[in-house]
Amino acid sequence: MSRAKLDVIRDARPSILPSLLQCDFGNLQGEVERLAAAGTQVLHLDVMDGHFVPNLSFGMPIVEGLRRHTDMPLDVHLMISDPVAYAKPMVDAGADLLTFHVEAMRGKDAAETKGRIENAVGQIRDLGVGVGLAINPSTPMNELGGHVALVDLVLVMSVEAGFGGQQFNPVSLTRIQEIRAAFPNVMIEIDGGIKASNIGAARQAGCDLFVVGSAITDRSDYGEAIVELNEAMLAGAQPAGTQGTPSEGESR
Ligand SMILES: O=C(CO)[C@H](O)[C@H](O)COP(=O)(O)O
Repeated sequence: MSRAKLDVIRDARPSILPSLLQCDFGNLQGEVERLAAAGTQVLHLDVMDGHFVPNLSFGMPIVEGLRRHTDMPLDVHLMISDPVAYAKPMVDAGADLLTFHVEAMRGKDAAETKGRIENAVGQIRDLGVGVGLAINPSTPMNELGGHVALVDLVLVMSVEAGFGGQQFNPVSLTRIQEIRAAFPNVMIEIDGGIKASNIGAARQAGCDLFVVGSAITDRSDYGEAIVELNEAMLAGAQPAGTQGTPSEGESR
């Protein structure tokens, strides 16, 4: 665990982050090896608690097992009701970046919500890893509001969190444009329904990290899928004045 791995994520941009959510859980080591051979630089792990979202995925033992088989940064998306309670166990297991949802932090009023978000960000930072804040498409943008400046990454969900294989919601594109215009340096990640047909538009909107699940793991050749996605992503023009896109990055 270290913020050095966060720099690996920053330097990888623009980058496709495969989600393991729908891979072969009976052969996780093999899946990671296939993804690494296909050029993956960062893995995205979807942790679901069956409470914040109506689905269960996996917890610390799987993160720890993956950590033993790869040096790649582990970008952990916490779709759980109490991210603070699980932050240290996740970091101990090997997470390098922890993203939690604004929806999980709602208090009785705006002041309490703000306090919860600030507390969660502070506690994760103190663990020495990167911090991300996620927002679902159905959540008003004002809930993300003043918190973007506190975090390393904003995860703009393009489906409601909970399941892979859902339909892309284009409201995410407008959201990314707004965030990018206001925060040129923050990492912006998109997640849900990303395919070769929409990844270029996400890039054009200002996104620099693209989580892809089924469009990779449904394919027999992960390398072919990632090459197609990369080409489509890089075909989306970079908006002027945005971060994470030196010529070196564009060649990835
Ligand atoms: O966070 C998620 C679901 O909550 C997944 O990362 C996401 O849905 C990826 O799968 P797909 O690309 O198939 O939509």
